[in-house]
Amino acid sequence: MAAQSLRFSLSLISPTPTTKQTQASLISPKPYFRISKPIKYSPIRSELSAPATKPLVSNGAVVLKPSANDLELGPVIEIDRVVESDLKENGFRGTRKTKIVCTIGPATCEIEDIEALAVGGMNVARLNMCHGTHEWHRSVIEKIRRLNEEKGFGVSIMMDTQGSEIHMGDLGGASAAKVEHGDVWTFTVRSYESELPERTVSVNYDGFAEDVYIGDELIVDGGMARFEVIQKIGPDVKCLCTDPGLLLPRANLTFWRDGRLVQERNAMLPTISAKDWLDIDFGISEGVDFIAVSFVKSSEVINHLKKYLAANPNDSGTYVISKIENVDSLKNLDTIIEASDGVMVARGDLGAQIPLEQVPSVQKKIVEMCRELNKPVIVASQLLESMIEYPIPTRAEVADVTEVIKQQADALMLSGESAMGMYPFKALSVLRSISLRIEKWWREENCHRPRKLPTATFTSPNIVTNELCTAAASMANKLGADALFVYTKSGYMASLLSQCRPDCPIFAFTPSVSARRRMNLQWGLVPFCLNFPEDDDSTLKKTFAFLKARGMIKPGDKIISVSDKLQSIQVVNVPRE
Ligand SMILES: Nc1ncnc2c1ncn2[C@@H]1O[C@H](COP(=O)(O)OP(=O)(O)O)[C@@H](O)[C@H]1O
Ligand SMILES: C=C(OP(=O)(O)O)C(=O)O
Ligand SMILES: [K+]
Ligand SMILES: [Mg+2]
Repeated sequence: MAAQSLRFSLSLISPTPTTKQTQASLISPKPYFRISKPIKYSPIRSELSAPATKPLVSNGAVVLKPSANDLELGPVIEIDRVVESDLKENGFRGTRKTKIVCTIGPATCEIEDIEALAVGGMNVARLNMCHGTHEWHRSVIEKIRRLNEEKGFGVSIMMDTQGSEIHMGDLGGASAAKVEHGDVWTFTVRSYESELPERTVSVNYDGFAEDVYIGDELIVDGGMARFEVIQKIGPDVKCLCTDPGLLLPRANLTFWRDGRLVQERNAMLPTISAKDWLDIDFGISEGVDFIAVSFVKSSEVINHLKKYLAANPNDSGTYVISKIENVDSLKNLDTIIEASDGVMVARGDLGAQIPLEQVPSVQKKIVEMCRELNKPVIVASQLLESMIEYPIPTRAEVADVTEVIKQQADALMLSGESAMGMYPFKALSVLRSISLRIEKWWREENCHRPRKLPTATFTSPNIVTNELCTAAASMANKLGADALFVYTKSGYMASLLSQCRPDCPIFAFTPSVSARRRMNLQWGLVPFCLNFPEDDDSTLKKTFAFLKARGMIKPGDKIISVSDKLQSIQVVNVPRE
């Protein structure tokens, strides 16, 4: 076992002022009002952000060809160009800690749209397999990879399965259908080759006509429209509209009896359907970084999928994210979270399965459990729903996003806002602005209070690593460090630092391209790809030299560096030389 020393290079600490830049201009109240599609990014043509030459490695991600200068410095570093410019402009404290996931859809699938999202701060692009063909998704993935390779972005990819929910068909090509109070519609399990008859929708679940009873309430998309079942004729179920609204293609359906969600044979549907397995194979072959599993009910399916991934020679450690959106999942939260690599609070469907007023407390509980168990957590759905149609959010939406950031969730997610809304880039900009402002407020508000640090118990040898990270994060806060550095192979040690939610950003250096991509979902991590040699001291020096040459750090900045290998904490001021 490696020596367990705490090596404090205290002689190097000097009271040099830290980087302090005002955030006022960055997070003025209305920066997003001015942003219109696509944001043109002023290119930083360093050899790092825009390689003129072919990349050295091109397995989906890239290690840029070193310049003569880099070769002298030793390591070759891959940095997200947007983070790099953020750091230069706003200083360490000004970098955003809360990550952003954007769903890509018809409104954002062109390369210039994806580029505008990347520039606007998208950390992870989500592909919802409920919609689109493999061909469509492959072309989006190719565009993201191309932008990452050619323009130096670091966007990761998340595939989200359809799952076995009950949903309507695609409305025979119509983009929506209006239903009026008193209308009678037919919900049928028949499949229509040609046009659908008037006021008819198909349902994807064969047992639908058997499962529903006369008098049941049928709720579309968690309440976008409501019907009462009035008649059953073989495969056709006649329903009377009781709440008018809009039917959207493939909208989700739930049915309720005596005020309770009905779980008949539909509860036996597999979490991962045959279609989902094919989509998962597609995701593995495309090398996606995360697979989000819809309608998870228990940990078994997650363990099964993780085994399936591990047995696949093409898998490079894809993270499995459990979506909590099913009423059964709430009974098994702890085992589901333990088994998963991350969690999504999928409030859309969750709100259709439990009373709406319970959603905020369930969200809070899941976010807290994930923090305790050190799993990244995404809060998703309807964050800025009104921005699908309008260029500014409602005050209530701003308050909701603020609450998520105060809960210190790892990531926020846009769904319809970025997939098919009118203002995807403005919506992203709103999330970014709120994150920056609330994170700053939170730091200032809490700087004198003792922080709650993780209490999860770890078994040896993790306990040493855990204690090191907790101590390093606490020191970083007390000493007002500018950044934490962590040299990590798998990303685990970086995740422990992130779990402590320190005031400063965590620069996580990893030799693994896939680990770097996965760190994109974790609070406060600034991932870098770096082939660090064995000797830790020289690695730190070389990292400093490299980052200084890029203008990302400057002499006097206080860095706290942690290394798993040496099991050490170093406090270092960036030297002049
Ligand atoms: N790949 C896609 N192709 C076409 N439309 C999409 C795609 N992804 C998302 N959308 C559209 O954006 C809407 C919001 O996305 P999302 O919330 O992910 O899906 P859903 O509404 O099915 O839960 C979808 O209802 C759909 O209209
Ligand atoms: C994120 C969710 O899942 P999907 O958009 O796939 O329905 C949700 O239900 O909130
Ligand atoms: K989905
Ligand atoms: Mg859902």
